[in-house]
Amino acid sequence: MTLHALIAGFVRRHWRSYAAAAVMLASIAMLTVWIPRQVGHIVDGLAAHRLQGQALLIELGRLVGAGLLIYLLRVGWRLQLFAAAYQLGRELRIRLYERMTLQGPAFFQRQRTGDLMALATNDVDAVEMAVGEALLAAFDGSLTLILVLAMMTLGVDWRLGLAALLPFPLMALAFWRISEHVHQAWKASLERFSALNQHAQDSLAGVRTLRALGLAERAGSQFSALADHAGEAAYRAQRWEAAYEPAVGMTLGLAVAIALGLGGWLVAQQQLSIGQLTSFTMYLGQLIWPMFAAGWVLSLLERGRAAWARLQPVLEAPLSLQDHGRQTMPAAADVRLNAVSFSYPQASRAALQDIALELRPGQTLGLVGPTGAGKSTLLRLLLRQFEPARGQVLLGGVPAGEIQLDLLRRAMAWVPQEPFLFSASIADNIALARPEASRAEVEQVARLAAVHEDILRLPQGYETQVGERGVTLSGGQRQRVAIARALLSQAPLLLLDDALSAVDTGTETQILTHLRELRQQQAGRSLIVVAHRLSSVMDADQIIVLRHGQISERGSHAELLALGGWYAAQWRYQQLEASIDAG
Ligand SMILES: Nc1ncnc2c1ncn2[C@@H]1O[C@H](COP(=O)(O)OP(=O)(O)OP(=O)(O)O)[C@@H](O)[C@H]1O
Repeated sequence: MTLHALIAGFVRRHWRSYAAAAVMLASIAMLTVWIPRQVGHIVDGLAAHRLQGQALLIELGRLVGAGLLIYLLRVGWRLQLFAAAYQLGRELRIRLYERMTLQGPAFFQRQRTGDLMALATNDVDAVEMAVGEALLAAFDGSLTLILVLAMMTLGVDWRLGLAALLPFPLMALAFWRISEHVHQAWKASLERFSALNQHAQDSLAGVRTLRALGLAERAGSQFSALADHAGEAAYRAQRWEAAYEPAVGMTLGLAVAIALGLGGWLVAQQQLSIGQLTSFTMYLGQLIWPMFAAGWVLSLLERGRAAWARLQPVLEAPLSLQDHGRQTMPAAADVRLNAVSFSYPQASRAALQDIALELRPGQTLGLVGPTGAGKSTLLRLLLRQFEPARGQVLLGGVPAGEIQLDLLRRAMAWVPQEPFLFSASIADNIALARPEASRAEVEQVARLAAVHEDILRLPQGYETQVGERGVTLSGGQRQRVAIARALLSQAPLLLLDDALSAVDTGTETQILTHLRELRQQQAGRSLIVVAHRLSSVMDADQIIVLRHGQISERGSHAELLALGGWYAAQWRYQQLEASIDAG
């Protein structure tokens, strides 16, 4: 869709607001062109000593009345128009937000956060201006132009009118050339603003790392270089915009010179009255607004077009993950992977190859293996963040793609390696998936996740603010808050992705024992534990060892020890390490 199609569609939907604003603008334009005529009439009346006393006062009163009416109508159309344009900004932001929330991780791997933020703010504003101010200024400018020209040529003197218009084609040519430069300059300016945003976002998120590495100064100078760069582009755009004004000034200057020369001659020839010449020069002055409006509209439209060219690909990008699922999530579903293979976009090597596994309701699966073996990837396929290239993921016998995506995700409580805490209280962070949960329920899951005592020691207990604007929790505390959050969701499948890596062995054992007890009380709940520490999975019903994306060993703890492969070697090594630590 082009910007013009977007504008046309929007105007059609909000035609009432636009029509009301247009009627008000038309009234303003008519009153505006009436004023010079009235002034000319008064001047001629005074020159001929016709207008005096009360009659003069009445004529002047009409002028003041017209001025007042123009003022009120101007306020009126702006109110109408901004309400409509604001509506478009709101719609675009909501569409952008919804589109982004529907996208899968592959989309975010391509798009930079700073860019997306710039799109939602700066670029939407630019489109909003094009749809609001630009459109009505174009209408107002054209109408005023037509009326003023009609009054000049038909109402005063057509020869004078045509002569004064001679310099205008030159101005049109200048405008056309300037608008091309304005478009390029705005495009560059919006892109550089995005880059600046991205840098600000990166360095604020990583400010501690930058400081720790002594890189704060370097990041600062990079930022100032980017800010200069963005400022320079915006300045260049403004400089080109500023070129509209001299073009208008020069054209009008020439037109006034022609009007006064020819008009003076016509007055001398007694073909024109002084009052008419006064009206005519006032009309020339009234041409300033339509000329400026043309420059302004062109620059707003160019800015809008540049912004729309950046927004449109994101708004219309195909979803990196389609949600065509119609089925509900089967209850107490077993999980089955049939010969599943998967590669990340642009990766040269497959992250998973020919994976087959089955997990029955209520069972625990342990997933272990060296770093980069594909453990997290396997969980991400279960969550349908990505689609397998080959093979099938089945839940209760139904292919995952046929289940409604939100139902599928709600059936799984996933605790990622680095859980995210929102800027909210701890209680709200735990109750994320079930905001209606009572405080007692929140505390109960916090106990199960062995984080209740830690929370009580915080300044405001469960009401303590965490996340970016609150207190900083340790890595282990964050992990346990995330586990509590997952438990409260009561999803039948719990996925722990190395989610106990930052807690000590004692606490880990305590949490795993709680989880086992919980599953005994609530039959049918399954658990997948990804871990580096093998003690985390030793009690699992089934343990799978992944290496280079393939299953290299599988069985129970005892079976794998007996097998004498990677698992047995790693177990011996970790036991030895533990005994050295204990000693
Ligand atoms: N978003 C991604 N894009 C491209 N490649 C990726 C992406 N995420 C992971 N990979 C690659 O896929 C492979 C498997 O990664 P994965 O994170 O699943 O391993 P893992 O076994 O969970 O590792 P760890 O134990 O270190 O968490 C690795 O080679 C990794 O580099």
